[in-house]
Amino acid sequence: MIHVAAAVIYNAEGRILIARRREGKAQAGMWEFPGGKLEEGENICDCLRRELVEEMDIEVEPYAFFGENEHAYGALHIRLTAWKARYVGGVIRLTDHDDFRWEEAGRLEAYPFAAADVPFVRKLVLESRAGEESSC
Ligand SMILES: Nc1nc2c([nH]c(=O)n2[C@H]2C[C@H](O)[C@@H](COP(=O)(O)OP(=O)(O)OP(=O)(O)O)O2)c(=O)[nH]1
Repeated sequence: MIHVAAAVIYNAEGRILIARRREGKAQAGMWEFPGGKLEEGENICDCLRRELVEEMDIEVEPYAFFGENEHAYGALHIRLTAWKARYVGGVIRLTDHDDFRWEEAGRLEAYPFAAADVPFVRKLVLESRAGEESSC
């Protein structure tokens, strides 16, 4: 079992950062929430701050636990822990991905996400609908 952290990062407009895994990576071509494997002794928030600098050259600040999901890709079992995070700054420079979008939560289901992320996508879509209903 490997433990992977993923960040649901919001920008000032309330859009979420999603990225497509590039050729040569596990789950190539699938969309995900950026993040990566926890290192020995590292907590989720430190892992996410580190991964976002390494993978995209941006600064983020995790602020709330969002969910946890276990999934098996064949023999590879992962525990994916998602936190919501705030985009702090920096210009995105891709290394592990070949595309990215700042997308509205309600539109996330239009993208093919890595299987382990699907429950998070569903939850974000439901959250966005609840937000619309309570705002009228
Ligand atoms: N980062 C990330 N990985 C995910 C998500 N969903 C999902 O199934 N994964 C899988 C893909 C990989 O099998 C694993 C994370 O690997 P990774 O390649 O992003 O992690 P890393 O940068 O630390 O690893 P490495 O490439 O340096 O070996 O988790 C997600 O939303 N974000």
